[in-house]
Amino acid sequence: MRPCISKIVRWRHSHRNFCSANGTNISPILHKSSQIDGTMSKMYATSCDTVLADAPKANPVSDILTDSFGRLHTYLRISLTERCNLRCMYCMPAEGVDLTPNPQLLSLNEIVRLANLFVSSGVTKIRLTGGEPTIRRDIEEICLQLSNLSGLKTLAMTTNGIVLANKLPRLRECGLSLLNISLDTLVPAKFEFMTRRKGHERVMKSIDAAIQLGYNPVKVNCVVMRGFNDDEICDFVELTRERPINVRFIEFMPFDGNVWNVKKLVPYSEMLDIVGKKFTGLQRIQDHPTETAKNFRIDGHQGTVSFITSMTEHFCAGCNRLRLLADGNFKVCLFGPSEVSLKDPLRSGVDDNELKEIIGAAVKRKKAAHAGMLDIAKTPNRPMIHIGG
Ligand SMILES: Nc1nc2c(ncn2[C@@H]2O[C@H](COP(=O)(O)OP(=O)(O)OP(=O)(O)O)[C@@H](O)[C@H]2O)c(=O)[nH]1
Ligand SMILES: C[S@@+](CC[C@H](N)C(=O)[O-])C[C@H]1O[C@@H](n2cnc3c(N)ncnc32)[C@H](O)[C@@H]1O
Ligand code: SF4
Ligand code: SF4
Repeated sequence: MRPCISKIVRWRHSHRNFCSANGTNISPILHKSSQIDGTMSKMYATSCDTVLADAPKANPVSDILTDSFGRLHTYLRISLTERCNLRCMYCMPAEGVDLTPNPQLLSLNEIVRLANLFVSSGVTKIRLTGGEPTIRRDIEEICLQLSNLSGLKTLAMTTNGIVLANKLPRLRECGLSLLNISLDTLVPAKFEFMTRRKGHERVMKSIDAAIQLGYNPVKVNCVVMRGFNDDEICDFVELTRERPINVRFIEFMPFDGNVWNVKKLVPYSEMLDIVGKKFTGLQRIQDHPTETAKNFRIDGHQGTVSFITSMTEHFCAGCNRLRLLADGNFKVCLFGPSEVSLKDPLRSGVDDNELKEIIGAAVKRKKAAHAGMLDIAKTPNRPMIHIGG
């Protein structure tokens, strides 16, 4: 029998993600702290006083999640759907994408079974992505069941924020502990041009709702494209002055159908220069080796600013990420074209050990780094909307 939802939520409130004193979500702090010093059972200073972290221990990282370069893969990104309520030019090809028929997509139970297999093998962080994860009808149940997997410390989501604000209180109750919201422009007309849909105000509302609910930091993902939004970099940085947000400028990456061109890429060095010239007291923060972002604080700002430099300064040496796609394919590198189905063997009735063998073999084939942006641009991959970032 499935456990009663309200019981699980009560347990989570008192034991894992929330400061019982005032309901503040502390799990981002716990997660960051645990990544940095590797311990959970110690005192952490938080905005709601000092809290004893008693989150369950992570499972040891098994050999199947260790690649031939010794990288431990403790972070699984799960794409929940290939559908989206936006049509961002850098992600969704103008002609749309072929959608996998529904029966061929992973069901809730299949997602949970596979996720459990990864978590029991050492994964401690799951990020839900898509397409747009919030449009999946069973999103709350997915969050609830995943957040209760024994050994999982962080359940995160990357979303476009269009329908997030109303759903967020419930998603938080269901264990969603970290939130990244994508927003590429502060100008509504440009938003409509870039996403081929309306909705700027709704995204802003979702960012505010996330701050109000205590997500800290709320990460705001901004893909920078020359001639489109590179003139807004300082306006985005300005948002961090009074808000506990982490604005992350992302280098534009090539995927099938997104008409990538090196001239549209604004390199990290150029973006850093723009920020450094306008804002005094820009200081690099020590990043964890598995971080995708190069992080900075600015004197007097509540929030922080980061750069995701996949193209000009990749961070593959510290890679700890694996990907499960909505159609059940397993992908060991964002830019690696090879994929292996986990859904087919799962549906043919294999046991967990056989699935682990397939996963382990794919992880062992993972390359040391991506091939470089010009080669990536020429190599067939999927459209980004199928992969989920
Ligand atoms: N090259 C590369 N880019 C990545 C990887 N993971 C995420 N990104 C890119 O980073 C950008 C932000 O992605 P998010 O979905 O917010 O995830 P994240 O950066 O891993 O977020 P955190 O878990 O908060 O570190 C997107 O453009 C992703 O495609 C990765 O493993 N390799
Ligand atoms: C594919 S989206 C899926 C999740 C959700 N729909 C969203 O937009 O946040 C995940 C992240 O990938 C980023 N992204 C998509 N296409 C990209 C590209 N070509 N280069 C860099 N980042 C990209 C998006 O901005 C978003 O932050
Ligand atoms: S970036 Fe996200 S919101 Fe935009 S089209 Fe891709 S999946 Fe949809
Ligand atoms: S490009 Fe591949 S190897 Fe490099 S960080 Fe991303 S997923 Fe990892």
